[in-house]
Amino acid sequence: MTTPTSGTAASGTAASGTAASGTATSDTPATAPGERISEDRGRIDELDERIIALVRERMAVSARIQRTRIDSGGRRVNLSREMEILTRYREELGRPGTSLAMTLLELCRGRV
Ligand SMILES: O=C(O)C(=O)C[C@]1(C(=O)O)C=C[C@@H](O)C=C1
Repeated sequence: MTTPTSGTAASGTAASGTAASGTATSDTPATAPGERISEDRGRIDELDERIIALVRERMAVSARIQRTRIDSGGRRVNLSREMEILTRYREELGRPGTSLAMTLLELCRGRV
């Protein structure tokens, strides 16, 4: 995974082009902060699109599990499985990971 280099511009509007950045040489001109932010925002938009597609895919798989369980006489919700998921997200991402997992479960639960 790539790590974006830190810049001084706080928004995409600060493209004054006065400061050289990155590894500019006489052959490779510096990328203006505004341009760099704009490119990175494009990358974030692509990532968000993929994340949303993955969430939709997760919702469909989750609905299939819930439908199978309900049709065989079980309950819609499986709390022990939800605890496993919450623990995994918290271990991977810290406390906000728990919130993310809860939001995902909210999106996935109760759609059948
Ligand atoms: O794994 C299951 O048993 C599911 O039903 C899927 C899922 C989930 O979306 O992860 C949804 C509802 C359950 O309460 C637990 C987990």
